[in-house]
Amino acid sequence: MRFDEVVREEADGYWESSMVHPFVKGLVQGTLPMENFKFYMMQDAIYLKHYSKILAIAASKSETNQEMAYYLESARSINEAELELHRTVFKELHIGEQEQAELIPAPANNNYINHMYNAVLNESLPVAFAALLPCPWLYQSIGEEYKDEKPTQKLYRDWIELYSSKEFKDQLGIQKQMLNKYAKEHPADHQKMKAFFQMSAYYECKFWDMAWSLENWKELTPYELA
Ligand SMILES: Cc1ncc(CN)c(N)n1
Repeated sequence: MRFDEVVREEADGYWESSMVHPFVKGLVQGTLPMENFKFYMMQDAIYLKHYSKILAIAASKSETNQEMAYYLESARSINEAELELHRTVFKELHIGEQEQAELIPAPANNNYINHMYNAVLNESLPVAFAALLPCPWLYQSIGEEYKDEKPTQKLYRDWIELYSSKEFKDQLGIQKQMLNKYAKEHPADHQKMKAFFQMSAYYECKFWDMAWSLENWKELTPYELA
């Protein structure tokens, strides 16, 4: 089996959990309350802003021109293509710049962002790359799985369209090849690459939970004193 197939198979549980998550199901079937979608998109804009910055850090650590070109282009395309959807949603939902600027990351988002900064700042580039990969890969899987769903809410249809697009699929093909190249050239990094990929796949599941429960920093689980 190729390295990308191995890491993906090991993450089967997380993939399945995301695929049937009530947030994802609600989005593709059109039953998701707009409040949850708005919350998700606002949190996601924070996430993608940091994801883009992390790609720029990866570019600065690159050893080859090809690597550097990849990271810089990815950072640019997240900012211009993917975040364009978010800007459209914010306009539609009348979310102003002030509201966006004041928002802080919810706990699950914060954990995921910190995990990726840790990977790019403290680990090798192959490990950081593995940590960054579930993000496009999982969403491409969801887009592929639900591409024929046509929720009546246009914003939800746009979301499915973005992640089931040919460009997204082609880009993922390049990313899998890069993962396999890193794995071939850095056998000593295999365990960590797998572990960081799994952690990110876990955080992807937590991101859906966060948007489904409108997670915040105030409410803790109310355990009773024995
Ligand atoms: C949390 C998260 N993960 C993945 C994606 C897809 N790039 C996203 N927009 N947001």
